[in-house]
Amino acid sequence: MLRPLFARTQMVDLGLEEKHAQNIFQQIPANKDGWTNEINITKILFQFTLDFTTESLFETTVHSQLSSSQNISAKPDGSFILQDLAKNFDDATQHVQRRFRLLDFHWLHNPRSFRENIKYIHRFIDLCIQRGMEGARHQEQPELDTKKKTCFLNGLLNKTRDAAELRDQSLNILIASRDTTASLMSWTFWLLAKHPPIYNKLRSHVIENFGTYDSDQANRVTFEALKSCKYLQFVMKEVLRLYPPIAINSRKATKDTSLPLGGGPDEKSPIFVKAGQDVLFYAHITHTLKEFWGPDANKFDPDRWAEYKSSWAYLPFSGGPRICLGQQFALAEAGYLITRMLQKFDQAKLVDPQAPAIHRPSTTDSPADYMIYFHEAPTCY
Ligand code: HEM
Repeated sequence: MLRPLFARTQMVDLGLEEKHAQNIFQQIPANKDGWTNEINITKILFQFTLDFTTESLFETTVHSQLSSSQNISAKPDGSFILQDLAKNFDDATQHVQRRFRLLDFHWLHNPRSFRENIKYIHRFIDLCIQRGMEGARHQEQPELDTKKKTCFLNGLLNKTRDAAELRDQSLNILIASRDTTASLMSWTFWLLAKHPPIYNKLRSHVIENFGTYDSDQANRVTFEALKSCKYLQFVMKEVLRLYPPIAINSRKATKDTSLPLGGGPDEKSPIFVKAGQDVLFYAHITHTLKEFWGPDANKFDPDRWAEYKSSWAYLPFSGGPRICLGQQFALAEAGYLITRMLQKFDQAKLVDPQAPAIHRPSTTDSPADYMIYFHEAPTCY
């Protein structure tokens, strides 16, 4: 049902993303010396993606970056303030992660707080759907405007009016899109701050391709231009290689079958998989195997992508029939924000540069909160 909605090449409304990017910049002003205060960038990026994703998918933003209100209320512009969605969403994903670990015994973990989180999230989704349906009733033409760049909910409403189906499909996209993209961006800034020469190199490509922040040329940062900025794409690919947001994935055999490798004493023979068996695969391990990536497999080196030939050793978006539908959406969203941040800030410094990567256990592999400073580029540069 979702696949046709992703068929348009340009689904991401970058104008809308700019609005939410400005909310980030408002939160992190520079001091007189050009440096910002220390910032919990992970938290900001997770709020940003929630705001942008909800508005992109449902035309309803939750203002988690700006609002301190805890209640749902209709605003004059028709948008909701539902700041607690972020907390409920984040808590729910922690519970889901615990349930994943229990596999067939997932039902053992079902605390009241989890059920409350779900209720809250359903309430939000149902409100979005209700608004979408009201909008649909006011449309004169039977078909909603699916040519608009961002109209997932409208697209869904064209396919079904079944409330449960609409809620499940809407939640499916929200879950698939939010934490994954936030993880990609969070790891990107962590790695860039750890590797100043790569930060500088990426920044010079950004300035060359899109101009400076002050030249007020946000509209130069188009979907096509982002795709053709090779070094930016290399950086994102390399981040996804070392820190794939979906680090572990699995499949269940529906019938007796075999995998081509993994059996026999040398593990080079086919291996039998019985119907009902789970097969787990670990992208973060495959992504750093020396046999595929060479002796420097663990090094953050975006330039390696200049030579790379596509293979099954790289699976951040999975592959085959269930490949991620939102890959282009994610790369455009992350590419846009990284570009705008690098236009504005010419340096980034971790508060604790020696700290190792600390992972936050959740449904995606994201970094635990880390603190960072940014330095605003002088206006003339
Ligand atoms: C960096 C960001 C992202 C990563 C790493 C990622 C990764 C993945 C992976 C690994 C899968 C396959 C899951 C499986 O094998 O069962 C998947 C599925 C999916 N993704 Fe993404 N994703 C990202 C962003 C997005 C975004 C932004 C959207 C939507 C706007 C999205 C929508 C979907 C959907 C709908 C599926 C299910 C496809 C199906 O079952 O046919 N993803 N994603």
